[in-house]
Amino acid sequence: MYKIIPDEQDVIEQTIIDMVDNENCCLVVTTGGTGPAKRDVTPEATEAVCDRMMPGFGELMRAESLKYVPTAILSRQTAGLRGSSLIINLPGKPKSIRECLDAVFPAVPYCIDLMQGPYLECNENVIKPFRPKNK
Ligand SMILES: Nc1ncnc2c1ncn2[C@@H]1O[C@H](COP(=O)(O)OP(=O)(O)OP(=O)(O)O)[C@@H](O)[C@H]1O
Ligand SMILES: Nc1nc2c(c(=O)[nH]1)N[C@H]1C(S)=C(S)[C@@H](COP(=O)(O)O)O[C@H]1N2
Repeated sequence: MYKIIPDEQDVIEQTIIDMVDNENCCLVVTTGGTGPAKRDVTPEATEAVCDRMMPGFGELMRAESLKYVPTAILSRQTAGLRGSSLIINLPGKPKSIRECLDAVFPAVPYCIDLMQGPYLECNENVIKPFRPKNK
């Protein structure tokens, strides 16, 4: 499911909560609102609704994005866990979204495995998930 909502922190928080707690989405991705403009509040809304943060996602997305644009450091994008769902912030522009998703998505199915969520399968021509072997 997807929703288009305004840059308002309480609306963003309620929408994430609804998707996780009521719709049982194991993965929620947000787009936009991660920059330094006053109205960019998506990372704050994400932190407010998460139990635990996953700082590696923001770190990797910014590091990868720096290969494309020096302004990558302007994105405050983050990720975190609410219950057994993963929430990931992406920037707003479609090109940036693609660049960031390509970087972090290989780790997403295993993250959801570790939270006992559904087993995600990917189109391996697009994204190859990485699942460490147990033995
Ligand atoms: N579905 C789409 N297809 C093509 N372009 C889009 C789409 N959605 C957004 N854009 C463009 O991407 C840019 C950023 O979108 P949006 O305003 O939603 O993100 P934002 O992060 O809130 O913006 P800003 O970069 O101003 O902070 C805009 O230039 C917008 O026109
Ligand atoms: N991969 C990637 N990340 C990127 C960019 C980009 O072009 N590619 N643009 C940056 C810019 S210019 C800004 S202001 C921030 C925040 O964007 P947002 O407000 O659309 O979330 O993301 C940054 N991250």
